[in-house]
Amino acid sequence: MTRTDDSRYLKGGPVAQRIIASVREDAAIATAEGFPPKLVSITVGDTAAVDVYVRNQRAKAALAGIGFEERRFAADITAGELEAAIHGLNADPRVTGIIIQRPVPAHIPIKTLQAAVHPLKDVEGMHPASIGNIVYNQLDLAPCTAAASVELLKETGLELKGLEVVVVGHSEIVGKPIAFLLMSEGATVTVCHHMTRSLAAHARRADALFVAVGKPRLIKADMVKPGAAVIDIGINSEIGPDGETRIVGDVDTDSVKEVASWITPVPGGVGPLTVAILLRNTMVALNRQRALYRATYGVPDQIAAE
Ligand SMILES: NC(=O)C1=CN([C@@H]2O[C@H](COP(=O)(O)OP(=O)(O)OC[C@H]3O[C@@H](n4cnc5c(N)ncnc54)[C@H](OP(=O)(O)O)[C@@H]3O)[C@@H](O)[C@H]2O)C=CC1
Ligand SMILES: Nc1nc(=O)c2c([nH]1)NC[C@@H]1CN(c3ccc(C(=O)N[C@@H](CCC(=O)O)C(=O)O)cc3)C=[N+]21
Repeated sequence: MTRTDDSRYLKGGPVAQRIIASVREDAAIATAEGFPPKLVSITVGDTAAVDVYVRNQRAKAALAGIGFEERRFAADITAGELEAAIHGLNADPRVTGIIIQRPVPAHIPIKTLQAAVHPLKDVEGMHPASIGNIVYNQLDLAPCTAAASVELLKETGLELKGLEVVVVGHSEIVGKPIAFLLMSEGATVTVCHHMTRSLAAHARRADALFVAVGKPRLIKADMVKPGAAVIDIGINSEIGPDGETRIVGDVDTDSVKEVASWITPVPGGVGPLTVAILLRNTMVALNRQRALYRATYGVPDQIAAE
């Protein structure tokens, strides 16, 4: 193989920086026009991957000039109390975006919570009324991780039309939306999950392999087609040989990088781009709110931020 190790890595950082720079310009204009963007994150209980995500949301929102607030709730809160909190945020004109961090504790029905978020403030497109947009090829506000993963695949320059793609994991927030986005791009998509009979046989056929399961080193070199692009979405926290906690993906990167032509590192791959797309979605949502405001009142929009 003539490629250097480094060129095989599909890094999310540079793409994320470009997106954040553009969001920053949009946010500054909206703020000057009296419509400051503000994202509220809702966390229920404790999950390592959520902590990493929220930490980076806070940092990058500050860079982009987007207001950010984290609301943390104890794991034993009731679904009713959470719904009430979400309704409060829906009614607050200063809050322009809401994200509910997943997972939530088992006693809370996630779909009920997602349905409680006003669709205009739904920055992940996870409201049941919004998620259907990607089925209709309306892709301007898609679940952030799915959008980030597909955007990184595009960085390879591979022709997506007719591309043989395998997605491992079929969660509502990652695997399923990836499959819909790729179908919109003309790829041939196979979706695998825990009942798939031979994961390896499917994975080995893929020109592009997306992995979103939550199991470190699930994908080994012998499951990957030589020359494939491997998009590793897993964010797993484990103790490294030095005794320090570290983040690893779902792919055995050291062995797979010898077989694949492209591989996303963890950290430094899909994660940073997910955060950038969340901020971009926050601006898409804000602009939809402004459009509605204009259509309703027929005057330049102005919101009282005091
Ligand atoms: N980088 C980023 O921006 C993000 C990273 N993540 C990370 O991605 C990973 C997945 O997240 P998420 O989709 O929310 O997780 P979920 O737990 O909701 O989904 C995991 C999926 O993996 C499937 N699965 C479980 N075991 C296997 C197996 N042995 N073989 C094949 N499929 C299997 C499950 O199938 P079934 O339902 O049939 O059991 C399920 O569809 C996690 O590590 C998470 O932290 C998540 C969001 C964003
Ligand atoms: N409703 C919802 N939507 C999500 O998209 C969602 C979620 N819930 N729950 C948790 C998972 C996990 N997730 C991450 C996103 C970015 C990084 C990230 O920024 N990662 C950096 C980490 C760098 C560092 O260590 O600080 C990287 O991979 O380089 C991590 C994790 C989104 N998730």
